Amino acid sequence: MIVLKNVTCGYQDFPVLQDISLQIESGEFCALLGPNGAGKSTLLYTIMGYLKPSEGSVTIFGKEIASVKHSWLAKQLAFVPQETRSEFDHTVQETVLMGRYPYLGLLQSYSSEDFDTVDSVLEELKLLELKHRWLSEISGGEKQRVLIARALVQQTPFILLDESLSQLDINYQIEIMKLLKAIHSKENKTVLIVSHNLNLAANYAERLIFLKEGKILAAGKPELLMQKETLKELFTIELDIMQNPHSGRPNIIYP
Ligand SMILES: Nc1ncnc2c1ncn2[C@@H]1O[C@H](COP(=O)(O)OP(=O)(O)OP(=O)(O)O)[C@@H](O)[C@H]1O
Repeated sequence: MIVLKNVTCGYQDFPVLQDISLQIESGEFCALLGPNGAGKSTLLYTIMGYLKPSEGSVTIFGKEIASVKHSWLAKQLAFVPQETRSEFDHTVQETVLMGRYPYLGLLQSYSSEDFDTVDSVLEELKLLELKHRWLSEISGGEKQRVLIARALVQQTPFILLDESLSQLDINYQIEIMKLLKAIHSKENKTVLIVSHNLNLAANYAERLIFLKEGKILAAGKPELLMQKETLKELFTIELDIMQNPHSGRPNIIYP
C-alpha cells in the first residue's frame, strides 16, 4: 500500500500540498478529483518520487520512496502522464516496449516475451494497427492509449493515471475505465486515476478522493461523496445528483 503521512510538498517555495495524510490500500480503485490547480498532479508526482516533500513521508509497502532504488520502484508503480514530450520521435511499438525496461538485465535486449506482451496489450487497446506508426503522426487520443499501454506492459501492482481520459472520445473513455476495472479485479491491481469526469469516476471507482487547495476535502465511497453540498464545497457550483440506473451510482445531471 501507499501511505502519505503529513506531507507538505510543492515547487520551490510554493507548498501546493499541505499536511496531506492519505492511505491507498493494495487492490483499491480510487479516483482523485478536484478543481484546476488543486494539486492533483502534484500529488501523483509526490507519490512517484518526482517531487520531494519538505515535510512528512511517502512510503510504498513500508519503504520510504526517497530511499528505494529506481529499478525497484519501476516494478511497483506505473505512471501514465497527461502528455509526453520527447526530443526524439518513436514508433508506437518502441514507446510501449519502454514499459518493459525495468525487466531488462544489464546489456540485455528485449526478449520475444517482451514483444509478445507488447502485442497483446496493443491488441487489447485496439492499437495493433498503429504499431509501426510514429508518435508524431497519431492523434492525441491514440497517444493517450499508447501511454496507457506502456503502463500496462510494465506489469506493476500500482498504476497511476493523470487525466488519461481527457483526449479520448466517449467510447474509449468508457472502454479504458472498463479495462482498468477488469485488470483491477482480475489482477488485484491498485488504480489511482485523476479525472475531471465525475460521472465516470463515480461509476467505476470504489473510492473518491476530493482535493481542494492542496488539502483532502473528503474521501470515501461515491455514494457518500457525490452529494450536492460536498460537490458545491469542492467546485463552488450547485449540481443536481441522480442515481444512474445502469451503474446504480450517483451521477451529476448537467445543467
Ligand atoms: N512546475 C511548477 N512550478 C511551480 N508551480 C507549479 C508547477 N506545476 C504546477 N504548479 C502550480 O501548483 C498548483 C497545483 O498544480 P497541479 O498541476 O498539481 O494541479 P491540478 O489539480 O493537477 O490541476 P489541473 O486540474 O488544472 O490539471 C497550481 O497552482 C500550479 O500553478
